[in-house]
This record gives sequence, C-alpha cells and structure tokens, in this order.
Amino acid sequence: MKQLEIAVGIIRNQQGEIFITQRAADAHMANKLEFPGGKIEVGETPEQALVRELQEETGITPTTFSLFHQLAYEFPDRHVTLWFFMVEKWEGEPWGKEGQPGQWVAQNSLVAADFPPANEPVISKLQQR
Ligand SMILES: Nc1nc2c([nH]c(=O)n2[C@H]2C[C@H](O)[C@@H](COP(=O)(O)OP(=O)(O)OP(=O)(O)O)O2)c(=O)[nH]1
Ligand SMILES: [Mg+2]
Repeated sequence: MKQLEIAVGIIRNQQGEIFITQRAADAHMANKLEFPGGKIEVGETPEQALVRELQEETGITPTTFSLFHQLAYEFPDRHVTLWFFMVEKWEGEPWGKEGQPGQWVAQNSLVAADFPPANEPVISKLQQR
C-alpha cells in the first residue's frame, strides 16, 4: 500500500475566513475542496514541507503557524498521514497559483462533504471554535 505524509495549511485571516482551493479534475479526490498542501519529501520536516507547498500552490510564505491536528486515514488505495497546520500570518496574498480555483470561506460555513473524507474531524473541530 502506498504510504504518504502530507502537510497542509489552514490559512485563516483576521475575519475568520479560510482560504480553500479545489483539487484538479484528474487528481486523487478529484474536484474536492482542500486545504492547500502536499507531500512531505524525503529529508523535509512537516513544517518545511508546509512552507514549500504553500509557496508553490498559493504564492504565500507562512510566518506564524502551529500544528492544529494530525491524523492517519486509509483510502482504498493509499495510507495517508495528514499534518494540518493553522496558518495565521504570512507574506503575500494567497491565490490559486497552479490554476486551481481558490476562495475565502467563513470558518463556520465549511461543509465536510465538500472535502476528502479524511478531513471530517478537522472540519468538525473548526466549526467548534
Ligand atoms: N492538499 C490536501 N490534500 C489532502 C487533503 N485531504 C486529503 O485527504 N488529502 C489527500 C489527497 C492526496 O491523496 C494527498 C495530497 O496530495 P497532493 O496531491 O496535494 O500532493 P502534492 O501537492 O505533493 O501533489 P503532486 O506533486 O503529487 O502533484 O492528501 C487536504 O485537505 N489538502
Ligand atoms: Mg497538493
């Protein structure tokens, strides 16, 4: 079974909105909404991967962030460990740098079914605060 370690950013502004992107039509979990991020490479810490992935996918450099939740999830074809970081300060302004649609969504309006099933505990946790 494929084993993946993934770092993603919950990019939250001072109005309590979160920057969400949409996965590509040909990707795993096609068309689902996601927190931007991706695979932790060999030799990288989760924090280093977070910074690199957000630079690549959204054009921002996170400067203040901390681990919000970590979980493991077994998809039918892969075992994924996800590190969700809450990102509260950054340089630049996030956009869908790889052509993916991006939008700011109020934290309490996030809908779990729009995301991959692995995200469910995190969406619940976000709705509680
Ligand atoms: N980015 C992201 N991936 C998620 C989330 N929830 C979730 O289950 N995943 C899964 C989907 C994928 O199997 C994996 C992320 O891989 P990815 O496709 O973003 O990896 P990557 O950016 O390094 O992309 P690539 O270089 O392989 O094209 O984690 C999420 O909220 N954000
Ligand atoms: Mg990615």
